[in-house]
Amino acid sequence: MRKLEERARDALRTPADDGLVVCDNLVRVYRTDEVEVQALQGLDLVVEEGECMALVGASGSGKSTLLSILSGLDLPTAGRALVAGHDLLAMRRRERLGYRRRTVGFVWQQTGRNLLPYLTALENVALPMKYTGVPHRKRGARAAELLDVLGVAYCRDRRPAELSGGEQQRVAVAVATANAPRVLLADEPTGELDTASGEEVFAALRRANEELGATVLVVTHDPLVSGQVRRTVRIRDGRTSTETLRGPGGAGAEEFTVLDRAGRLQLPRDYVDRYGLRGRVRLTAEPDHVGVWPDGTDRPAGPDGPTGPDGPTGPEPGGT
Ligand SMILES: Nc1ncnc2c1ncn2[C@@H]1O[C@H](COP(=O)(O)OP(=O)(O)OP(=O)(O)O)[C@@H](O)[C@H]1O
Repeated sequence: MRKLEERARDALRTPADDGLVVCDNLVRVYRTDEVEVQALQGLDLVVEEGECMALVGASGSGKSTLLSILSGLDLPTAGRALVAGHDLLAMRRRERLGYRRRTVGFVWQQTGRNLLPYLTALENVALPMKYTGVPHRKRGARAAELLDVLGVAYCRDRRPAELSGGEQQRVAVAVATANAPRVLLADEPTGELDTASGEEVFAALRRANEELGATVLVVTHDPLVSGQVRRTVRIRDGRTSTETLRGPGGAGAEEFTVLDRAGRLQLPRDYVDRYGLRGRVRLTAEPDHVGVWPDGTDRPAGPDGPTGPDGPTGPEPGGT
């Protein structure tokens, strides 16, 4: 394990890509007594300012760990994480506090975790502004405006217990955007809701993105959400594996595999199974792509691989 951490530290370098969020070779190891869990194993991710994107992946793949780090609640073991110019590994206590109050907003899955039960919706939204020094009168006006933009103005004087789950989550989006964060993080915000309420909450997130200017990262298992964003990144075993890009309105999904900064890629599991790829594989340089062949495939006739430079002559196993 130490080797993994050392390698990640050695690989520290300025990320080539600009982005509002840049994760570079991010590692998070949880140690409990005798057990070590590698929740993030060298994760790379770049999110451009203004994006509204989804993170998906099997349970335990590291999604919540990543969001906790980006929200400033947790620290990575190694690697680099930059958000809006803040180096999350180097931040001291004071900067971290300011970062959590102003730069990022967070919406949790559990509706009860987002709002204080004894405050009205308006008071809940106004509260974060108290901690950033916004004058009292301005807080109320901004809170009312946010509730209006997010379609829950009619809830302003109700307490959370008097709101439906979907209304609570929309108010939670207003709370999370009260201090105009550059980045809005949401962990399964529609997880406890029916389809109609989930759609309303996602519409609120989209408004936070389009009208309030927040860059949105949403962890979700909900196909309704992942099917509507332009980019969905899949995390597998603590790394980003594939990305799905869609056109406007979710049209024309196309799946890509992500090549990390060291040139490594994770093949989709169904390709690995379908072509019996195990352990050692043979790579071939084709004129316009790279071929991946199971070990044991006959040595290609030409210098460039089984198909030769003129194109395929047979089934193409794992062409990438
Ligand atoms: N505080 C912790 N201590 C020890 N192990 C942890 C801790 N938090 C998470 N893990 C482990 O880290 C791995 C990644 O967990 P994480 O919660 O990030 O996954 P996830 O993709 O969000 O899963 P889910 O979709 O179920 O929420 C899991 O194996 C989990 O058991």
